[in-house]
Amino acid sequence: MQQHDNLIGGQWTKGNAYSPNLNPSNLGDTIAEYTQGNATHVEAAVAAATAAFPAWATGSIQARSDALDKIGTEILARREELGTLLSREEGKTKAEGIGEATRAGQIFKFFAGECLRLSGETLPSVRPNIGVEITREPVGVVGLITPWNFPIAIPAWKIAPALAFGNCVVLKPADLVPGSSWALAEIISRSGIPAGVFNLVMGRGSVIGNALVNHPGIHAISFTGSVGVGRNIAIQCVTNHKKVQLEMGGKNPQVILDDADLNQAVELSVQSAFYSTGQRCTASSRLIVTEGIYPKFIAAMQERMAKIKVGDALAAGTDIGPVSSQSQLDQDLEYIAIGKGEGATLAAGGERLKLGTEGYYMSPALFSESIASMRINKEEIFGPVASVIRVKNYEEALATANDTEFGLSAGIATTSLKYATHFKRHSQAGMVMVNLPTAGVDYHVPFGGRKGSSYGPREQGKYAQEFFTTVKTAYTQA
Ligand SMILES: NC(=O)C1=CN([C@@H]2O[C@H](COP(=O)(O)OP(=O)(O)OC[C@H]3O[C@@H](n4cnc5c(N)ncnc54)[C@H](O)[C@@H]3O)[C@@H](O)[C@H]2O)C=CC1
Ligand SMILES: O=Cc1ccc(S(=O)(=O)O)cc1
Repeated sequence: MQQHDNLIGGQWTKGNAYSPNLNPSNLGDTIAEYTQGNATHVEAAVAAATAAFPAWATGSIQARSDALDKIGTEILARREELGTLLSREEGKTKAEGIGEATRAGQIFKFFAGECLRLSGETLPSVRPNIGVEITREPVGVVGLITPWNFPIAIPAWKIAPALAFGNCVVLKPADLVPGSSWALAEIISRSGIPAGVFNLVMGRGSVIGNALVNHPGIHAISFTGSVGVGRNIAIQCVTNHKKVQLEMGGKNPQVILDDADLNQAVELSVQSAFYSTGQRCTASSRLIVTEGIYPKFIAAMQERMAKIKVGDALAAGTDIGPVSSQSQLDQDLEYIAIGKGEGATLAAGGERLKLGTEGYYMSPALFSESIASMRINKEEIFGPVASVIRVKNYEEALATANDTEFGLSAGIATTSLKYATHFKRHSQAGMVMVNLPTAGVDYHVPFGGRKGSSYGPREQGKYAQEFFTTVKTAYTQA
């Protein structure tokens, strides 16, 4: 069995023990073993990053750009292999895995360009003969804590801007899916980036993540994951004067109006709710449907869902792979029981499936006759489970869509320009989709939400510089 180590100061470094990385489609398949670091590794990684920072922060932006471009080129050239690895460790289909690896390569190439575009401002002073320059400088050593559902894209979209703007990095990936991050670290280690600029420390969140968040040498934390962990990280960061950026949960609404194209509405609802096994923060789990189209919509969804093939993530023809872990599967099935107990009708799926290999399979589930106040419509499930809420009209649909503690993405299916325009303006979400699934975002524009979904500056696109740089205002007397 292959064993993979942490990358600290340019050296591959063993932890205390190794942990197997299991394929959720086939628990008999161990991908490799990955080291479990401890607080000493965090200490060493922060020390290496701190030592590397002055030269990296003030060094050639051409060298930074070239290195990021080289990383992006290699990821794109190996997208099939990297996508297969991530599909094997996370459980999304091979096509989704390759798509995600492609996104990671594109992100590095985008930020290779952004290195060269960091600009400031020059303003006249209100006092005579004085000039004012506003520049952006790197924040310092940043800790990046990533979840299991996008094993390469989320690390990429935090690492690439961090490095592009002159920061040094300690990455702590999700312990469930260390393989893709390790492969990315290996590519970065050969990119020409100096030792210590990028460090990888794998291991448990409560050990590695907690040590990073509380380390005085870390200047900023960018986190994606659950609401509970994110909120605690924010409290610790604020207490210790660290910058913090959080991407957390969603309970994203998909509104379907009477005038929608039914086939399109069904297709985008299936995509939003069930693809990637519903394990996307942008997935839609609340389908809010006006009463005129409601019966046709339920019938068409049942017909469409009967054609969805659940299976081994790597097998040809699979539409939806397994749930990523036993604990996530338990959570999903518990919400099926909760929904039934609350009086919603299970209109399709929601069953544990036994297939040819031992994996965490379940059929995608649709609840009908659900009420907005039910727990299944309030709490993030993070699995292939969606519920339909019947509403009278657009006004009630909008109010229901916004009636959530979250605000990541929201969608509307309609042929009415009036309602589409109104929804774009009045949805309380960070990302709004018209006649598109709530999931499925570009890599070069801002990503993030409102209310309980996100905290701090946006990720992605040119907006990423807001978090990964700090502003300096300089006054010069002529
Ligand atoms: N919004 C999103 O993209 C995601 C949301 N989730 C939600 O979170 C639930 C639980 O999934 P988990 O993987 O357990 O999420 P999590 O929030 O526990 O883990 C996310 C990352 O934080 C790290 N972490 C855990 N405890 C930490 C601590 N005390 N200090 C610092 N870092 C820590 C983890 O090791 C991982 O790298 C899911 O069921 C889902 O509802 C999970 C993954 C992604
Ligand atoms: O966080 C990374 C991420 C989140 C969502 C998506 S998409 O909505 O499935 O495009 C992609 C990457």
